Amino acid sequence: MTTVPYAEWRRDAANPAFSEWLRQHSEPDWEAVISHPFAAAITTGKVSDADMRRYLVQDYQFVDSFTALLGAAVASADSFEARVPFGRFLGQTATTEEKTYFHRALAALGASESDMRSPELEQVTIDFRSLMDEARTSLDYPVILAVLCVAEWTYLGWASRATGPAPENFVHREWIELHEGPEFRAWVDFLRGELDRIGPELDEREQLRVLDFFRRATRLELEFFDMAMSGEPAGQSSGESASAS
Ligand SMILES: Cc1ncc(CO)c(N)n1
Repeated sequence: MTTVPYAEWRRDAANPAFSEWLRQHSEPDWEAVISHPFAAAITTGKVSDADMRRYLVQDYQFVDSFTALLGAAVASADSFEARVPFGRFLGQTATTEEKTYFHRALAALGASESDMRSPELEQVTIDFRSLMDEARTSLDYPVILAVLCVAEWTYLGWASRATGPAPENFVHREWIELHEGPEFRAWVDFLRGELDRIGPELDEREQLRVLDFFRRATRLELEFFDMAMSGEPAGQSSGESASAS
């Protein structure tokens, strides 16, 4: 969509929240991420082991940079109240639950030690890590928030669209559970609330800079799911999940 400055957009917006301005200006990619066929296939347990392994091997590298970005949020937030939730999420989820999930899931999928430690990076993984590094080294709180918020809000988006019975395979089921439910929703609400608190106070140039990071992150989320369903790893067929995109 063409960019309408926030101050102008908010005048006739039903919900004038800054995070809503960012999200609407990231369409149609936003909707394409949360309704992506790869994400939908996770919710129904239909991703092949080969595809899930390729996705999680790359995502483990994503999560490394994401965790570093959470540290930058602790460092750059403007108050003690704001630092605490990042620190809590960093300690509880990112470095415990999620880490053990990756170890168990990648082992179950037959990933090797080098798949975990030093895999060959897909282009989108390189691009996403460099966007996160750019946000992290800026130590610019609104920019850091924008990238974190896209990652978490889009994942809440697809995971909360799961309707049928939970997949039996823990690799699918726990990946959904990590990205939905009351606690994860509260975390996303916090991230959005921070953008809503800080965004309107920025000048127009800064608001557009935040939007630029938000859009680039949304585009990379889309490319990440596309990558996950596009590959044909050596000797394996990705079967029904192949797509023309
Ligand atoms: C690519 C990607 N985006 C978002 C999340 C959620 O943290 C994730 N694990 N991976």
